[in-house]
Amino acid sequence: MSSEKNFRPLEAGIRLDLSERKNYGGYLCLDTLFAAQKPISDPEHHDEMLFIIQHQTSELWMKLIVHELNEAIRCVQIKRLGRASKILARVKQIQKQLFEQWSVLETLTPSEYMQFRHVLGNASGFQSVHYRQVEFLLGNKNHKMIKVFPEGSASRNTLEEVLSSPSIYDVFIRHLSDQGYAIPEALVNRDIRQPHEFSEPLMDVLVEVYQQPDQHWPIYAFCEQLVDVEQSFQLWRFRHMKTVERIIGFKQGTGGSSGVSFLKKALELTFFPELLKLRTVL
Ligand code: HEM
Ligand SMILES: N[C@@H](CC(=O)c1ccccc1NC=O)C(=O)O
Repeated sequence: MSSEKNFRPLEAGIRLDLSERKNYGGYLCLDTLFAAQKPISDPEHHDEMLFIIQHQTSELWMKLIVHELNEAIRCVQIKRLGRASKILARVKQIQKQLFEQWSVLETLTPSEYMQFRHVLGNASGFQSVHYRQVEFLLGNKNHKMIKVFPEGSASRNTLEEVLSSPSIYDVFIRHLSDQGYAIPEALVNRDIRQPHEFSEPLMDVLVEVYQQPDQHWPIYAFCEQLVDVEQSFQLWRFRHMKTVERIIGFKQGTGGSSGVSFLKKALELTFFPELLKLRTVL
């Protein structure tokens, strides 16, 4: 018996004659993917590979979040709130991966990191296009953050475009207005290149929704998905800050900021202030 030999024989049907694009590595472009881990420390520091792969996997997950959020925004625009909620449930699971992933980088000690930090120059997370896109799509429109991307570059153009497009909250507020909820005109037609600011009338509308969930179910369910996404985002920011603290303490960042103190300030930002504040009023 093969199982006694601890050996699994191939079955006759298993394909061995595969063309380039239709095999595993070809379809997934693994040659390109695996050619992209290029440590630059010399002699190569063992832990630089961890640093690179941690960032690359985060970038891939963030790329997917951007993809999903764009679709969620489109769904709200075409009044498919149920599908948008389902997409946000997926975003939340991706965020969970991003959060859990910090545990891998947390095995990097300060002594190890300091042996290759100098090779990073002025590179920093400030220059992550995907991260900034996610922030903008969720409504944290800080136009100053795009200045780190050279004018005319593809990244800068992408971010300019996202900055000038409605966030998920903007399209949701418009949807509420279209459905007859009492949303002030000024809020519906606000300058969407600016961050959303707390609106008392919007909160009043949302309080109504939360007081009678059954009367407003799709909206209520969507709101709770937004709160989940916001909370997951904050958890990511917090764990990034704590990981940075344990690795570089209160050193300045390679991007030129004060480091941990600067990262801490982001914890005070909120995407959907009315959704958080209404809990106190209920
Ligand atoms: C040793 C690990 C890390 C350290 C010491 C670190 C440190 C920092 C610091 C100090 C900043 C502020 C900008 C600066 O002055 O440099 C920053 C920003 C940032 N980092 Fe990291 N980081 C680390 C890992 C990561 C990882 C794995 C990611 C995942 C992609 C990441 C994403 C970001 C992002 C997106 C920002 C901008 C945050 C914002 O605008 O609020 N960082 N990081
Ligand atoms: N800002 C980090 C460096 C850093 O983490 C980093 C460097 C290059 C590419 C991505 C990075 N990640 C996030 O900031 C530091 O100050 O050590």
